[in-house]
Amino acid sequence: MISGPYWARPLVLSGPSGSGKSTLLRRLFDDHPARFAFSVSHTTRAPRPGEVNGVQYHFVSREDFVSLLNQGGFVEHAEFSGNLYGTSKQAIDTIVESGKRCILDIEVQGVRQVKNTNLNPIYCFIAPPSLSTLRDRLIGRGTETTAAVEKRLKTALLEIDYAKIPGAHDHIIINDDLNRAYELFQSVAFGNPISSDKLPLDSLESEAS
Ligand SMILES: Nc1ncnc2c1ncn2[C@@H]1O[C@H](COP(=O)(O)OP(=O)(O)OP(=O)(O)O)[C@@H](O)[C@H]1O
Repeated sequence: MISGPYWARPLVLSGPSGSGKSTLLRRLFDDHPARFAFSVSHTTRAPRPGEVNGVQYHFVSREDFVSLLNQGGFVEHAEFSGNLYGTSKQAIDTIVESGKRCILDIEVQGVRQVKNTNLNPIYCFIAPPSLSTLRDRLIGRGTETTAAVEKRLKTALLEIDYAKIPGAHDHIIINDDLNRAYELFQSVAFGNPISSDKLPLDSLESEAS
């Protein structure tokens, strides 16, 4: 299915840091550049050199951000390192109206917030095959210090705890073999049925203890 009511429902992608969300998304956007788009978030942080207002972010003052927040203009928002970030309803509507499917890549707090709105998206959780694999991938990516890797692994357990709640996500994909995970993810993105993977929750937890 590539149009109709399903297509107008945003796809909310979440999962532990390092589970492979960006990798899957990059491939989806490369394969289908005209079909999908990310919503442009708002932020109160200053633009970095080369960043363009309305492209990477909508750069706004804290005052304007809070005002939009108070009007109920955000489906989710969070504060990181003293700066506010959020996804506005308007940013999502702009994509839906363009005929592309809107994809949100957000963390678990954002997912909880979206659930309190009338956005009615499809929720897809990307899980690592095991915590040790997640650790190896985070280390292999070379972007984190050892302390940051351990912090992300702790957060991963909380995210997996949330994913355990029946109905928390519409689809669960375990990113073991990348090609297999991508085929499933692509099906979800186009609204084709998949049978969700079963989270190896018990083994993930016992690995942590
Ligand atoms: N199926 C896979 N097999 C092996 N390596 C993978 C697989 N999927 C992703 N990776 C690698 O794991 C690392 C983490 O993936 P990625 O950066 O896509 O995660 P992420 O979920 O987007 O993380 P973050 O939330 O921190 O942005 C990358 O180095 C990526 O190349």
